Amino acid sequence: MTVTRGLEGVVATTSSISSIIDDTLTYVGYDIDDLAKNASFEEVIYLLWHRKLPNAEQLAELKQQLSENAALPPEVIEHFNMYPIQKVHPMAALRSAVSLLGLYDDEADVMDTEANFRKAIRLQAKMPAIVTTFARVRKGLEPIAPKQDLSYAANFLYMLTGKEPEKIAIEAIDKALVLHADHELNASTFTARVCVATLSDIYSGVTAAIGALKGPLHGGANEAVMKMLTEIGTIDNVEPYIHGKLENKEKIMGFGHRVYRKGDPRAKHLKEMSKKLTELTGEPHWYDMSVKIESIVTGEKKLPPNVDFYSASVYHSLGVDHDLMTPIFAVSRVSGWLAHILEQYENNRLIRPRAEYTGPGMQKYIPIEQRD
Ligand SMILES: CC(=O)SCCNC(=O)CCNC(=O)[C@H](O)C(C)(C)COP(=O)(O)OP(=O)(O)OC[C@H]1O[C@@H](n2cnc3c(N)ncnc32)[C@H](O)[C@@H]1OP(=O)(O)O
Ligand SMILES: O=C([O-])CC(=O)C(=O)O
Repeated sequence: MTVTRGLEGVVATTSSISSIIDDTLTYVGYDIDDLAKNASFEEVIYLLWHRKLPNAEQLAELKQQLSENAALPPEVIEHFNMYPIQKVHPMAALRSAVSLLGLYDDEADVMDTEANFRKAIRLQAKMPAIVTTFARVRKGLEPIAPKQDLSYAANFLYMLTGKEPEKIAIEAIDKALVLHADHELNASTFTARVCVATLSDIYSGVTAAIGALKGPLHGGANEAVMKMLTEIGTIDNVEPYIHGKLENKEKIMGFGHRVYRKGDPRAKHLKEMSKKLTELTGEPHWYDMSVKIESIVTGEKKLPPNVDFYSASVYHSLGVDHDLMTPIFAVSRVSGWLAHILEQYENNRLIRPRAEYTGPGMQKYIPIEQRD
């Protein structure tokens, strides 16, 4: 047996959803740079699920379906009052709420393609309400119902703050959602595919994927980046802080990647947004500190920033609580998880690799009274 640690370089499936070739990321053959500049998040959802960009009518229909399904069932809203919400990480709450949503979906275990598409819409539509309801209830605020006439990104901000969001904030969230939507066979997407390859249901697949995204080596890195920036505090402290971490062989969050070597093509878009937004909020030091960290880590470790690095200062500038950064990633990435789940069902085979056993050889059972 040959063991490939972390499955590095192992090609585990075929997929027609997104690709990373020579450090270029495409969704269904469209360069991420092109999509980041031109596409809305709703167009990207359609692209990932149908492998083509929608025409005007198809886009209008998807937007309407997302709006109509955006509100949470009352039981799911009420459940936020049933646990110690202040102590809970929002990713744990999101994981539990998605699982709970499955209990109120009559089609949860209906396995035909049309039913699976209907569930995909319902789940995608409700993700912003889960995150924003949690965020408000833990502050003792009333949840805000979604508005039918707002885009997906605008509704997210509206339900979070209770105010009609500004154009610049809507554009920033929309672009962040486009940039995070899918990423080939990353850890959370692989988790979703492993789960549903047993022919388990969509809610189980997404619940499992949220659990995988939560970790700081994956989606949890954006929150960890903001924690690091806050700890550093001033531009003068960047050098001693980063050098201290590197000398202790600690990882610098938001840097490195399993697949990209020259750099993550999404990072430059978030860097540009970070510069603009931190200037607008009168807090350019977050951007300046980030740039200084980047120059040290790329210079000394040859590790470029990944998608999580500049997204931290972007979300902070938009007034997002730091522990809601990874949930926003999930609100976007669920579109990719759902595309992969639907693709897995279409051409399914159980995913079951092997492990090389390294434990003791054959042993004889020892009765309990004879054990040490
Ligand atoms: C959306 C996303 O999931 S993007 C990734 C988000 N995660 C992070 O930003 C966390 C920080 N980064 C990392 O931990 C890693 O780079 C990962 C998890 C992204 C990729 O991990 P892997 O491909 O398994 O690389 P691995 O962790 O084995 O690192 C290889 C070498 O580079 C070093 N390295 C990798 N990333 C970093 C980092 N961020 N800071 C310092 N050193 C690093 C490792 O210490 C290791 O060095 P060594 O060979 O001397 O032991
Ligand atoms: O692909 C990966 O390993 C992690 C990543 O960047 C993502 O999921 O967006």
